[in-house]
Amino acid sequence: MSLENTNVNKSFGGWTKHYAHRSTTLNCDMRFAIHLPPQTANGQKVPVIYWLSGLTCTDENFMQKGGAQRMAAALGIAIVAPDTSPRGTDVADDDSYDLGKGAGFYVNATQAPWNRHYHMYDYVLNELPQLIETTFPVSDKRSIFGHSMGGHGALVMALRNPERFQSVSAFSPIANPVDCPWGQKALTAYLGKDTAAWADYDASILMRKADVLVPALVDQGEADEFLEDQLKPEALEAAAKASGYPLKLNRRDGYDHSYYFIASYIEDHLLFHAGHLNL
Ligand SMILES: N[C@@H](CCC(=O)N[C@@H](CS)C(=O)NCC(=O)O)C(=O)O
Repeated sequence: MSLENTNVNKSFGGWTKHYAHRSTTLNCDMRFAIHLPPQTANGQKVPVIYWLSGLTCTDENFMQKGGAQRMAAALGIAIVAPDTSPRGTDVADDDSYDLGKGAGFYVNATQAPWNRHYHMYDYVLNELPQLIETTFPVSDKRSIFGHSMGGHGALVMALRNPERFQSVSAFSPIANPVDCPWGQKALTAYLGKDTAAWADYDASILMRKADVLVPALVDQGEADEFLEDQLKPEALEAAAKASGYPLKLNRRDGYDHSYYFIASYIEDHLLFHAGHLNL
């Protein structure tokens, strides 16, 4: 399948578009969304922020509920939102919501049956930006952000590839996946029981030893139902303190894990990234 435009909605003078394409990295057909701000109408190249969604999400949740389009227009930024896992009838899955489809965890799986398709790390880092930058009016200036499982993915991508991203931010990230039930379940399935292989996908471990520092912003709701068991922002704070990492972590009174929280602070995150994308 070549790149196919499946939907377009005009929004705040720009366009939120959905595409389907064949991914060679994931070995299946995939979908992604891109929001192009009005500045791109005459071919002007704008920087891109990649948004990684959380468990159970597709390429649609963020564009419909994140509330990013108004500020994207004001700043002249494109936003790309991939799906959260490989898809299709021949792709391995699990009955639970936190493993398999909708739960790719942004890793390169090494264990059967997952290793046939679950290479979301390489897809987001390499194949997708290459496709975006050769197809749309965007520059090669990139930042990355995400929510929950996607906040974990965004932090890991930036910490491991600091030369590729100007800035990173996250809402309610799974900050220490080696030490929480969601992370332990997924990493065991995708990478195997040897926990040494997990460290490359743990933002708190990576931040503790980081030497090239991508500016990082995290927002965490204090009324988040997953805060204590799954998210562990205190591990990320401790890591930042140990390595002197430029992390700003805000705790927001009364906010939960939902897109109502994300939409409340999305403009802060876009302004943060714009500052580092030289806008
Ligand atoms: N217990 C929830 C966990 C899933 C969840 O909270 N997903 C978050 C990301 S971790 C989300 O963004 N859901 C989709 C949405 O709110 O649009 C479920 O069973 O669906």
